[in-house]
Amino acid sequence: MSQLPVASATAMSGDMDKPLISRRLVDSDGSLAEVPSKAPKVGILGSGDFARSLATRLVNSGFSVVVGSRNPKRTAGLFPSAAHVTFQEEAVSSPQVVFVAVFREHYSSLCSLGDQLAGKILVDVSNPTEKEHLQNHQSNAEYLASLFPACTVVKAFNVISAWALQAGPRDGNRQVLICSDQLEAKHTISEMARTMGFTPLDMGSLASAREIEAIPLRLFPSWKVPILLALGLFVCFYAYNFIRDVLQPYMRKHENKFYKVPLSVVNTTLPCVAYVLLSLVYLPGVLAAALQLRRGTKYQRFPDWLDHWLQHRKQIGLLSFFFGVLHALYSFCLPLRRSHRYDLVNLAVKQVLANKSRLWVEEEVWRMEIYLSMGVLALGVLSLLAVTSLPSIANSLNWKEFSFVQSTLGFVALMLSTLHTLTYGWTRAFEENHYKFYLPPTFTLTLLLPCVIILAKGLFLLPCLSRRLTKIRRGWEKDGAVKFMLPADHMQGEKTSHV
Ligand SMILES: Cc1cc2nc3c(=O)[nH]c(=O)nc-3n(C[C@H](O)[C@H](O)[C@H](O)COP(=O)(O)OP(=O)(O)OC[C@H]3O[C@@H](n4cnc5c(N)ncnc54)[C@H](O)[C@@H]3O)c2cc1C
Ligand SMILES: NC(=O)C1=CN([C@@H]2O[C@H](COP(=O)(O)OP(=O)(O)OC[C@H]3O[C@@H](n4cnc5c(N)ncnc54)[C@H](OP(=O)(O)O)[C@@H]3O)[C@@H](O)[C@H]2O)C=CC1
Ligand code: HEM
Ligand SMILES: [Cu+2]
Ligand SMILES: [Fe+3]
Repeated sequence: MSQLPVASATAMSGDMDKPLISRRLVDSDGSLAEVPSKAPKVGILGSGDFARSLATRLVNSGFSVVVGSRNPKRTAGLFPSAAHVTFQEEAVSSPQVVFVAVFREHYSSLCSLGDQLAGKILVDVSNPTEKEHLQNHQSNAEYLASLFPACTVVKAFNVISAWALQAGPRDGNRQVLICSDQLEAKHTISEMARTMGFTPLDMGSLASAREIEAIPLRLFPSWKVPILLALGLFVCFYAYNFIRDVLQPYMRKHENKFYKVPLSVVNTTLPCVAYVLLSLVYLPGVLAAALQLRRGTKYQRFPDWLDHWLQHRKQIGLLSFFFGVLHALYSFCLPLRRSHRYDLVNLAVKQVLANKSRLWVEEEVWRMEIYLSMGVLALGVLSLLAVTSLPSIANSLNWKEFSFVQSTLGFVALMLSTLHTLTYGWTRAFEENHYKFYLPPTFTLTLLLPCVIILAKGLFLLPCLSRRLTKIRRGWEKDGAVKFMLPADHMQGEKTSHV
């Protein structure tokens, strides 16, 4: 299989910082000029969105591009002037590499080109839909290979969107996953990807194509469970608050409190979700420590559920932050509400009628000053955690700094949130008139988990426990803890996590 001399030469130099549009290719008016004829020739079948973006990127990277269309007259105007748009038969005759930017169901319509394509590299860029992926047992690339047995098929570029191709690789995903049964063809396409400014990733033989085709179908994989968890908590807390704040007054006293549905009930729900999520970030660490203490070793695998939970803490934490921010914004809106102004005026009228002049309850004033201040501090600390979770910032911190922010400051945020909630709740948990339908005030429900965590963290600080925990984490093992796994145990312990 022949190589692409010029493309490979530029790629080998590893010069990724060269301008994407080299100067010699750009006219004085900025449009793309004719490419020198010695540039390696690349064919593209199809004239759709992907074909257009690919042609632009290839031309900008110094390739000579021929596009094969069923109707070249109609589509030629959409391509850069440097790309040659012609009929399919003509387009595939000279280039050694041909991209197939056509949907799977139309692959068979290309069969008439089989003779001209023989011996060439076909690049399958297709993405199946979820339904197609489940229906077809054969990947699109393997299907293409079966239609063109005389060609070498390479799967590549499907993980790159037409948009990312057009905008340039610095915008969006840079990795191109590549697989093929033919090493040399894979190498050729890898070097092309590199020349175009992407990072090729070898995924092995064409049998991996199915796996590669499944990647763009995933939607925020590690976020699914945390988001469902947050939504579930939101629904539960909302229903609880609705019953307490709206339904109970309506059924017991025929008071219409439905105006609370859009804002007030939401703002009792949001902080509860944020607070519970935050405690769910720090609970698994405590459980893990307790488990290590009990087992007397760190060399035993945690149960799957705990392992999974430990790995989803980042997402749960960021969702907690999101709900916390919403809660803060809603809280700032509380005094803006019309209902709030009416309440104030009505209270003033009542005061006047009762001939009272000054309303000032020292305890209430202090309580509110403190709980608001704690809330702001908690959110401020949480935003530090959120900022350091950005990869660019996380990479600039060493391991100790990162774990100080995430572990220590995160725990500080949990403490501050707890103080915020306790000072907000004050004595209400013990007053009967705050129990609606025997349901306790919402904040009392949220305090359970954080209190368990804070207590446990306190316990682990006791000298006897903390010394043992430190020893365990350095590799010490209690007598009798399993040191060497027998093959049978090993098979049992093999249920690895995949997140
Ligand atoms: C806004 C926000 C953003 C977040 N962003 C991120 C993020 O970007 N990345 C991220 O990972 N998390 C993130 N989190 C989650 C959370 O902050 C971290 O997971 C944090 O490290 C948890 O602290 P921890 O003390 O509970 O757990 P850890 O410090 O992980 O310790 C938990 C337990 O693991 C065990 N353990 C720890 N170290 C060892 C060791 N060396 N050997 C053996 N066992 C050990 C111990 O049993 C320990 O008790 C975020 C949270 C929030 C709220
Ligand atoms: N758009 C994107 O972001 C991405 C797309 N892809 C993949 O690229 C491929 C093309 O996608 P896209 O460009 O978006 O799709 P379009 O529908 O925009 O383009 C498909 C092209 O296929 C050509 N074609 C050839 N034979 C036939 C036929 N028999 N019937 C209909 N059309 C035919 C047509 O060109 P003509 O009429 O000139 O022959 C048409 O323009 C797909 O496999 C897709 O999965 C992969 C990653 C991202
Ligand atoms: C700028 C930051 C914050 C402000 C201004 C703020 C303000 C408030 C206000 C005004 C209330 C009372 C709501 C009401 O009257 O219904 C409240 C309650 C509450 N806040 Fe915050 N808060 C902030 C941050 C946080 C954070 C970060 C958390 C936790 C992660 C939190 C958790 C709670 C909880 C659990 C309640 C009790 C909800 C209930 O049961 O009614 N707050 N906060
Ligand atoms: Cu998971
Ligand atoms: Fe999983």
